[in-house]
Amino acid sequence: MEANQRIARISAHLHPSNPQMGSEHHPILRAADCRAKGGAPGFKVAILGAAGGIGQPLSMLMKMNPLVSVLHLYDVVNAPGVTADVSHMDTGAVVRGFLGQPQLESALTGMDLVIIPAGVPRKPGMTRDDLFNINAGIVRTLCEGIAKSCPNAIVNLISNPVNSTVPIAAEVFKKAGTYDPKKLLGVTMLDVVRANTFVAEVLGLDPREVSVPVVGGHAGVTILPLLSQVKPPCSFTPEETEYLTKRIQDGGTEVVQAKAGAGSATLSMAYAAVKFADLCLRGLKGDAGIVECAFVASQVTDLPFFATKVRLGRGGAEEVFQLGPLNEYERVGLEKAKKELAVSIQKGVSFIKK
Ligand SMILES: NC(=O)C1=CN([C@@H]2O[C@H](COP(=O)(O)OP(=O)(O)OC[C@H]3O[C@@H](n4cnc5c(N)ncnc54)[C@H](O)[C@@H]3O)[C@@H](O)[C@H]2O)C=CC1
Ligand SMILES: O=C([O-])CC(=O)C(=O)O
Repeated sequence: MEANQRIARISAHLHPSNPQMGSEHHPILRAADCRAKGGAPGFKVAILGAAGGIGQPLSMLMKMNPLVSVLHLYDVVNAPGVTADVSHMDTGAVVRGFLGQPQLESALTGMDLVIIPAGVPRKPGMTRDDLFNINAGIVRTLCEGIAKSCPNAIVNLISNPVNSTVPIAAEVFKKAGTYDPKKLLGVTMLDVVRANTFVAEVLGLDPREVSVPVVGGHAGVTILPLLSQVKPPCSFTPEETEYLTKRIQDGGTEVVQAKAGAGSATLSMAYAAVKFADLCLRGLKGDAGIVECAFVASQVTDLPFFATKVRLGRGGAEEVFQLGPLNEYERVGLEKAKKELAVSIQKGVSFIKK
């Protein structure tokens, strides 16, 4: 094609007439498509809820990930703007935008990894469980789309309450006959990121040198940092243990209160989500020894889901590790976590089974 024809073709796409149209019709989304020469080896990743507080920085950071060759950005609002914006970054991934339910199938078809930060966030005074009524339905709809269009994809579920949305997703996939427990992972990486940061502060270390396993779930007392298993090996006074455990458990609330009605953690969450997604992609690529905590189907306790360290491989969470030795403080914490988790898991299961 002649250069002037190429320019004419591209500029013809750059005059949006109806920002609510999907990528087949929306000029900006088509413009992003036509930039998409792609061909680079890598994985196809979809972000559902890409225009949100987490979704936008997450989209930007995934566009920077060299393991991603195709990036699909889906939302029920503002997908065209975010897509146009992110698609101008001179990194390898091809970016395509998808707007609204009629576009969900195209957004998901062929994806290797689907990351879901769709749904409402907390305001001060709310618990994560207070989000259940709205987010449960959103997660159900999106997971029905995954079951239909990319049943083999790995799913990273961020939408709260994670302790219930992961069981919801599992039930949707079971109903559709596509459930692979290894491929459904609730993202608890932000708890690990916070734990590494807060523990490093107390120890006077660089957080990048610190590794704290955080087990259980992702809400209040279900978030259980195992401070007895911190690397590098160290010890804490009872006061330090109490301070660190509470701060890690209440990390989300700390941000919700500081944002004072403007939402919950978005930037640190996008960072954590990308860190976790990158580990999933490295596992998919066949890298050995990729281990991180996630909320998965589990036989580590008597609960059907539980967060512990898992080994990530081509099949997703290929191995779920045991808790390891706990001290008395952690054993007490574990019982509290299990009690609350049991209720949240059952609530999720009943939402689909009812
Ligand atoms: N797992 C974790 O560690 C964390 C989870 N979260 C959770 O992540 C979720 C998103 O948080 P934010 O990005 O701050 O919220 P937000 O309100 O800024 O963004 C949510 C996005 O989801 C979109 N959305 C709503 N319904 C949708 C649907 N049916 N399909 C596709 N997209 C849809 C909205 O249009 C919006 O763009 C919340 O539930 C929040 O509680 C937040 C921080 C940490
Ligand atoms: O606290 C919230 O609502 C958001 C969240 O899950 C977190 O920041 O850990």
